[in-house]
Amino acid sequence: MQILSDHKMFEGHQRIYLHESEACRTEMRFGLYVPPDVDAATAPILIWLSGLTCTEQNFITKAGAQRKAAELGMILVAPDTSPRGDAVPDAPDAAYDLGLGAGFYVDATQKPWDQHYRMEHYIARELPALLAQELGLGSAQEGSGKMGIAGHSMGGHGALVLHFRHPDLFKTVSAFAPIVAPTMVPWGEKAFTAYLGADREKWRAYDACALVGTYKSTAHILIDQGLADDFLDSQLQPHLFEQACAEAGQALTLRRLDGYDHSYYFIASFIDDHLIHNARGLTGATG
Ligand SMILES: N[C@@H](CCC(=O)N[C@@H](CSC=O)C(=O)NCC(=O)O)C(=O)O
Repeated sequence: MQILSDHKMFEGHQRIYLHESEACRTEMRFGLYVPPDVDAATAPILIWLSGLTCTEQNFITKAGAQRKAAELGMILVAPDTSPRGDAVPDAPDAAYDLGLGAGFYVDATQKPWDQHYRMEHYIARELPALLAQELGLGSAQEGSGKMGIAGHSMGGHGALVLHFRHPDLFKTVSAFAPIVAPTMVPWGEKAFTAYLGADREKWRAYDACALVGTYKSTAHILIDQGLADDFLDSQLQPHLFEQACAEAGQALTLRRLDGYDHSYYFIASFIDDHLIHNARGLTGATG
């Protein structure tokens, strides 16, 4: 692993790492914020999954999460949203919602995507192993009970789905404006058709509304949704997840926030609440 950049921030360090990925068969980057004076072996970790068009940069430069992470002693990990590189296929028309920057946190089964687009394996297997073995971050080990996951939009979908599919790895979860029912909205239908094929039944394994109640979760889920979000009715539809959680007995707080849109201005406004929510579930900290 190589450190591409390292900046002191709130007495801790914001770094970008580059490494060869076995899961994605290409080089991958991730951001890592390490607060001051933390014990790497025991500090809680929050994995952040970004949305369409993002790289590892968006969250670390726009969300303003590091100040609260430094206060809480919480390590932040912000991976890229897809494999990249000359060998990695993109959408034929370079569309923003498929291919590069749009991995959807699934393991693709369809050609040509299946060679590199293995983002579930990357986020839930390879990255935690790297964090634990190469950087000594003990909480990245399955069963530690001290790693959570959060994200935005496509990344909110990823956070919910990977929490349900890996509850012993990601103990807590929260999301901003997540795509909660990808099998029923245009962004998800397009991506899942390409990555997973035409059989819609197979898509359900990556749909938070279908998974809630099927996979064991003891978490209390926090979702924030802006009411001035242009994608609210067409792509997000949080009421579907609210209904599914109610039917399944899944604890959920869904906050509908007046006037907020889909941007990182919205995320920056409430990111502290999400860090505190996850820290509380991981360590009992109250922020
Ligand atoms: N370019 C597209 C929309 C792209 C967009 O809004 N991306 C969001 C995530 S959307 C769901 O995953 C994002 O996080 N962008 C990066 C940022 O820094 O804001 C369009 O114009 O419709």
